[in-house]
Amino acid sequence: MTLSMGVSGGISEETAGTGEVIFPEGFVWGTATASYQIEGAANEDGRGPSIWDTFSRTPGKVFAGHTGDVACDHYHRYRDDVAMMADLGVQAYRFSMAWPRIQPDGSGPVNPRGLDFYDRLVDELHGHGITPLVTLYHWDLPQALEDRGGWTSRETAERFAEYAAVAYGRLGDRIATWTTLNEPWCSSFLGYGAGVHAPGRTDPGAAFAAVHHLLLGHGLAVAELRAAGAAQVGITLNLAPISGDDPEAVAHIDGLQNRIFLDPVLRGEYPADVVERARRFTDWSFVRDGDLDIIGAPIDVLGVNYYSPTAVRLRAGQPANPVHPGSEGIAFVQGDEEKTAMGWSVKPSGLTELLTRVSRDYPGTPLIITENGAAFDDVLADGRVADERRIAFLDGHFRAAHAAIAAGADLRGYFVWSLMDNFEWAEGYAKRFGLVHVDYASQRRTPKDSALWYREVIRRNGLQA
Ligand SMILES: CO[C@H](O)c1c[n+]2c([nH]1)[C@H](O)[C@@H](O)[C@H](O)[C@H]2CO
Repeated sequence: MTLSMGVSGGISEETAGTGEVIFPEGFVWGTATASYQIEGAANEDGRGPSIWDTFSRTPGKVFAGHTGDVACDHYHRYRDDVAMMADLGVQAYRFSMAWPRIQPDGSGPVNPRGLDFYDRLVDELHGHGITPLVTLYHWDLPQALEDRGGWTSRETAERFAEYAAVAYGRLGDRIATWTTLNEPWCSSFLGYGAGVHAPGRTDPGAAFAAVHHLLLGHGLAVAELRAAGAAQVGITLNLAPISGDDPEAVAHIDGLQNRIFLDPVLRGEYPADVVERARRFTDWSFVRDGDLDIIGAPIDVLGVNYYSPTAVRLRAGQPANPVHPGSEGIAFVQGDEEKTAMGWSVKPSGLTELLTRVSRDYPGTPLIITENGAAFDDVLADGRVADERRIAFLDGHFRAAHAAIAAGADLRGYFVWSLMDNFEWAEGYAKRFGLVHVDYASQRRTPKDSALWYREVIRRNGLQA
């Protein structure tokens, strides 16, 4: 498989930025959140501690020592939040379940009050005609499992499958689409390799073991969900188009960012070049016979999270990026595109390139954009947030998604990240991704101009000229 080097022509910002576009009938428009980022109620109704409760309490790890203890207080305010989504015309809602709410120690006894919350939430969504799409794991691993090795341990993969079965047992009758993991790349390389996410370990060998056990957990959970009768199963991967002049550098980073997950899940094999490059850090002995068959079991939908492209170039003496093991001599370069408050390049054409690449190289699996959005320095003034930059960001990316559909991508839906401002991991509450502004002192929600604009996009199923 050869990697396309940068935008494959034809889709330029200008092309993606003009004219009316209407999406296919039945295209699903949604919003997305995650449990630790919005729920709060961290010590309520039997919830156990997660690695993010531990990590956010570790001095220096999270901006200003922010934690998810209260967050958006969604655990108590979910009815109003669902009503707000309904008012915005949101058709589907992607949320994650907190494993520590359902199994406080990550195994064994189930906490019925934890399941009760998701019961109430899902019934509220259905009551408003909003389709739930659940993520079983969005990074809040029960601390008790991390104490026994976390994702570096095969046991965690096995416990994850049991947890999936418990969750499905209570909610399978009302949730049609189950995605196992959100972004195993972040959980493994940020959490165990670079240490900038929970659990904060800095061991590349551990990161590769985590990659495998996260994927094994996915595969084992898919088997449990299939056996229980799940209608749709999938996984969400954060992917990016990788561009650069040096094919080896591009292949290295594409391998660690994209193919180390796409190939096992959609082809049932690890990419040989990645396996070889990683031998500096691991002997891959954690891979057992049959694992790849489990991991590569067919799925019904691939969730794609896209925010920004990656560009690399060779640079003599460049130290390795700790997030990408073995990347010595490879510099990550920023283009001159507009940047978001996260410092990420705004490049809608990267979404078109990504979706067409995945469709070409991994055909046959329907795609959903499970996350796309941006943080900007929003200002609430006189009860309004005039977030024109977010509107422009979303307009451009919606058009880019439409261009991918026109190029043949089987894209079924789009979930804007995020429904509301929330706990942005190591950035705490300093970065605002929401369509809805949250005043954390009062917990007042204020739909931003982008939310009102999105309501019209959903109503039209597309964009005006
Ligand atoms: C490089 O962006 C990643 O794909 C990514 C970005 N994001 C994510 N993954 C996570 O899935 C969300 O929990 C974050 O809140 C969100 C915004 O940072």
